[in-house]
Amino acid sequence: MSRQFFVGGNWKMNPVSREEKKALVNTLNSADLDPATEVVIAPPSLYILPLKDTLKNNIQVSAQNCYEKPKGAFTGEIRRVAPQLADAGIPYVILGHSERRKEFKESDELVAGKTKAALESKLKVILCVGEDKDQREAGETAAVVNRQLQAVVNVLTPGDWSQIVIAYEPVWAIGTGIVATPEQAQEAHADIRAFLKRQVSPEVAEKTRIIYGGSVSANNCNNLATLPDVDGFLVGGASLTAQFVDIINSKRK
Ligand SMILES: O=C[C@H](O)COP(=O)(O)O
Repeated sequence: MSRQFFVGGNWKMNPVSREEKKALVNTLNSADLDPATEVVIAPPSLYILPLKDTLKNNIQVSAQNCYEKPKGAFTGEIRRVAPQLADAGIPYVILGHSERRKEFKESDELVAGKTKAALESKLKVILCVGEDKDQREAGETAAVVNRQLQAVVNVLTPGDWSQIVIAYEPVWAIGTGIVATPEQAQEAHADIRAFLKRQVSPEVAEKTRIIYGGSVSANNCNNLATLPDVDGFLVGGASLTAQFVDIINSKRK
């Protein structure tokens, strides 16, 4: 079966100025983008709504995080609470990014709870998983990724998985310029699909999109895009440049 190619641009805490944002939006709006690819931009929270209104070319927006509680006295979580995002027409949220897991001490269970809360609010989730350098060198890649996924499997129903895009992002590849080789990416993605087949269902394994993130650029995206279990990309640094257009079009026939 064919899974729709998906390319996300995670701007993280960039760009720093409104001028840079405007230039990026102009580049994306005027580009000739592959209509077969689903494109989502996750800007800093202040820009989500303005971008939702100004992006064209069927480009959607995503939050970079959301809190698991639906409402209440949680000062500082503005625009992150899942029902508020959904009510504002934001379709996606990124959860479990390694920067959240590491810098903000988010546990597998917290990520799973947020994922459930987001789905209950009708948000779709870009769920990030991945091992760090030491874990890869110790041969623990599959064990780490399976553990991260199992926490989510424990709280979701099989039907929930139609609203999830899994982003495999090896931490050692994020922002380092060291992209996974096609062999490493394919092996990890195939392992994730096998895990879903075992722990959820063959149908979910077949239908769930598994995208790759970590130093994706215009130079390496074409090779990765041809891999059977790579269904797209989650792009950080390169999504802040014009080469993001080439990455979106990497699957174009
Ligand atoms: O969410 C995106 C990833 O962290 C990848 O970032 P990067 O493309 O700058 O390596």
